[in-house]
Amino acid sequence: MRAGPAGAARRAVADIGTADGFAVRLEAATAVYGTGAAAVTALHEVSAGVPRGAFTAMMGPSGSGKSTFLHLAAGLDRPASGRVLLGETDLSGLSETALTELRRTRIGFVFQAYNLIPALGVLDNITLPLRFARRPVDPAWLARITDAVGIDGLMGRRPGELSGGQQQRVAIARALVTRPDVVFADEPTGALDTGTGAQVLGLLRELVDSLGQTVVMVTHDPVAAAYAHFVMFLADGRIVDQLYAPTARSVAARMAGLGER
Ligand SMILES: Nc1ncnc2c1ncn2[C@@H]1O[C@H](COP(=O)(O)OP(=O)(O)OP(=O)(O)O)[C@@H](O)[C@H]1O
Repeated sequence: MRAGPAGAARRAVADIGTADGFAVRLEAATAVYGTGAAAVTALHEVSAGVPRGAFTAMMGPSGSGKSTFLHLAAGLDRPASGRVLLGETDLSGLSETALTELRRTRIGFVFQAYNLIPALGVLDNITLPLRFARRPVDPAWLARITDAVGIDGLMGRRPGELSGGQQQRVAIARALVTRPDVVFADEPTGALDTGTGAQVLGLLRELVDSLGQTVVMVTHDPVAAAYAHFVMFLADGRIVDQLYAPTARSVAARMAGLGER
């Protein structure tokens, strides 16, 4: 019998070092910014797997390496040493062109600032990744995701005619349109009020539970992390803790243990 997402997360983390159950793996990945005396090591030989079909939150104090982890896992940056694998694909072996293609087709992004194109309507914003990837629109999938994110009635509008929460729903639909292996969300509710943020977080969780989508979210907020199945904690460029079935209280307690209140 297939394990549910939380079960998948538990099994997957126990299996770190094997491909089974992971959407993305970092193997002894080190990330360095700058060179010489100014070099900053942002990740120190990090080995970690992102469980497939689960919602993972990355937490840690400011400067702990959360964004760097996301950038490596999403193929936006390359590690100074070590490997990053998306499924069975070793990203270090790819040319820049192949990496760009992989990001277009196998990865979805959701940003704090939505990053929609103001001059394009909602439908064109959502389908833009397909145009970049020169792939056709699958009308059934498009209908399913626009229904799932609750923007059916907004397709004729432009981003400037939408609320922040609606814009983020459009951005989430855009992230899903290529049926990516993983959606990476960097502080997706950072620009939203608490109530709207809660709706967007509930939506991300629902997309994982109903579509089996793998989602990785970077956040500062224990309440946001509590929507995930699984939380990884970073401190000083290392994974120092993890938590299954988190609550805001249990996440805040772990963060306090890392020196953040
Ligand atoms: N472009 C850069 N050049 C130099 N150092 C950088 C650069 N980007 C990040 N760093 C450093 O790398 C370390 C990790 O940064 P990173 O942005 O990954 O942390 P973070 O946990 O996402 O932080 P925050 O929560 O504040 O966004 C920090 O010491 C940061 O100062």
